[in-house]
Amino acid sequence: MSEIESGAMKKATELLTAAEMRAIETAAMDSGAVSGIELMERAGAAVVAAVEEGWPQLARGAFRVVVLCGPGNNGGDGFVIARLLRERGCEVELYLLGEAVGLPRDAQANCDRWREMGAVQPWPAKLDGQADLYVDAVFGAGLSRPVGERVVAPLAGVPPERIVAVDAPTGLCMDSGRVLGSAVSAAVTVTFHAPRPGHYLADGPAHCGRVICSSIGLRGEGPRRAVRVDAPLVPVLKSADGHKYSHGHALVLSGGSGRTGAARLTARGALRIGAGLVTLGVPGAAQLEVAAQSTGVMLTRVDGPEAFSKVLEDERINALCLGPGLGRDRARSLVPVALEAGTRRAVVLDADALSAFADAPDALFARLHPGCVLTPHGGEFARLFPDPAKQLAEEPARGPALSRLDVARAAAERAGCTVLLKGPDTVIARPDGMCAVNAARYARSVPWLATAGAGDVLAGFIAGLMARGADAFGAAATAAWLHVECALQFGPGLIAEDLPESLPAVLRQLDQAAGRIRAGSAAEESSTPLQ
Ligand SMILES: NC(=O)C1=CN([C@@H]2O[C@H](COP(=O)(O)OP(=O)(O)OC[C@H]3O[C@@H](n4cnc5c(N)ncnc54)[C@H](OP(=O)(O)O)[C@@H]3O)[C@@H](O)[C@H]2O)[C@@H](O)CC1
Ligand SMILES: Nc1ncnc2c1ncn2[C@@H]1O[C@H](COP(=O)(O)OP(=O)(O)O)[C@@H](O)[C@H]1O
Ligand SMILES: [K+]
Repeated sequence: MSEIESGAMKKATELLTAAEMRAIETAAMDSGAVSGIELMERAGAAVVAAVEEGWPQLARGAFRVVVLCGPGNNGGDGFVIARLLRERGCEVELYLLGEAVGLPRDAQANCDRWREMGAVQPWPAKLDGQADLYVDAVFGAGLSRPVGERVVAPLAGVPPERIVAVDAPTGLCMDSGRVLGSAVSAAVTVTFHAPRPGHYLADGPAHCGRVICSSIGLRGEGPRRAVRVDAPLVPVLKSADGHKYSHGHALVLSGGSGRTGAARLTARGALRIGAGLVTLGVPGAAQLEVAAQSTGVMLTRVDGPEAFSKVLEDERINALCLGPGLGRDRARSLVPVALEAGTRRAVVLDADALSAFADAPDALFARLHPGCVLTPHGGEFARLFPDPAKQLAEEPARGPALSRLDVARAAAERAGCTVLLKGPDTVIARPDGMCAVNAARYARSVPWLATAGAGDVLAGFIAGLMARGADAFGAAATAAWLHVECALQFGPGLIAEDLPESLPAVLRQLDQAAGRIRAGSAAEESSTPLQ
């Protein structure tokens, strides 16, 4: 994925599953670059550094810490943390789940080192909750089954503000962000080398608190099957030499009279994101209503499939969006026409254009092509892809649990096009398995984006970017990222109409950031001595 980190701005961060992370660790150890015990020492030291930053009172002394260690290498990290905190003068109590004899080799070695300075106490039924800090080093990447009450009971009464989780809060599946049985909630979660999907998906953010990703000196990269979107993946700022036709022409199909608002929002989104022209295709009965409400957006009459085919004779129309407010009957007759043109035109299908095919999804999938994007919310997704949706709804019986990435991937492969599954943790999947997560979580949390019509604007953003020439996956991931940026820009009180109107301020910030980067590289160039 060369587009991911090309250019001066970091566009995305790789998300690694537990298995992918394990493969990187194993490769590093097999190559002789580092040993497991060294990695464990660095992991423990990273957690201690995060604790020193997050709990500055530690430096003032009389700091009491409880470390809870599990039976695997997550517990091994816990022994390192206990030793390093004791060396910093903390009063440390350590409890082990299970017996020390069964510990893996590196964890065993660190258990032995800890025993030189403190006791390994048997697992407590409960704790007094009076310590300054609790270290959750029970389970991390190796969580293999639901966590029983006995495991989480010691932390039951402890406020999350006093808990630091090692790699993941115990009970949280790092691949999916789903809770297996029950899970600890922490103030800070310290993970290593690269963040994991579970830190962003599903219940992950509610349990992790703040996520710190620390380097432990590993160099390997994963297979880049999933990334977190950190900036636009495709160009959004216009170049100096274009004209309106070079930025494409998007056509948005509207529903009938009294139901045109959704498509108007979509069209506004497409126009604001920079499509050269945007036209609304409107049935005759709704023409006056739409004409009275739209200015920059053009209008053409599209009563049925024949009229639609006629409009599509204009080859300059290169992106179509169908669904918002379209009505299911109209969708059933117009979507096939939109897809008839094969791969020549980008097609975004949302809302009614998805639900209209709930009875016969295969008929829809057979016509889709890689230039299409489906943008279902959870309900629409379940209508089109009932099997993966059902599996995702089931209580996970083992770890790693099925994730939103897994089901979006399966859907994209089945449909043969990009699928964007909406939510606070929007996932975008390509048929080849590549995924992006646009997480409206942590500092990017925008609960006010859950407002009627927000999805219609998102569909317009995608169609507008595709009109401008962006590929389906890049357009969908970029649109989703900008959508959340717009919501952050506007703040609480946002209604869907505000989203396109917030885009200019977001684009201005991107332009300024790009300008700073350009200025930086120019300064570098000019500082090169002329010879
Ligand atoms: N590899 C490295 O070099 C580095 C690794 N690092 C650290 O290692 C961590 C991964 O270690 P890990 O693979 O040993 O897994 P871990 O999370 O400790 O759990 C495995 C144990 O828990 C058990 N178990 C699981 N679920 C259970 C349940 N519900 N209830 C009861 N038991 C359960 C499971 O049992 P089993 O499934 O085998 O029956 C097994 O005994 C990683 O998160 C990071 O912190 C860092 O130091 C960096 C270097
Ligand atoms: N809690 C939330 N935080 C951030 N974004 C959210 C949240 N809930 C929903 N969204 C986003 O709001 C939009 C809602 O779209 P959709 O469900 O299609 O609604 P509508 O059909 O009313 O437009 C999606 O982009 C979704 O990702
Ligand atoms: K943990």
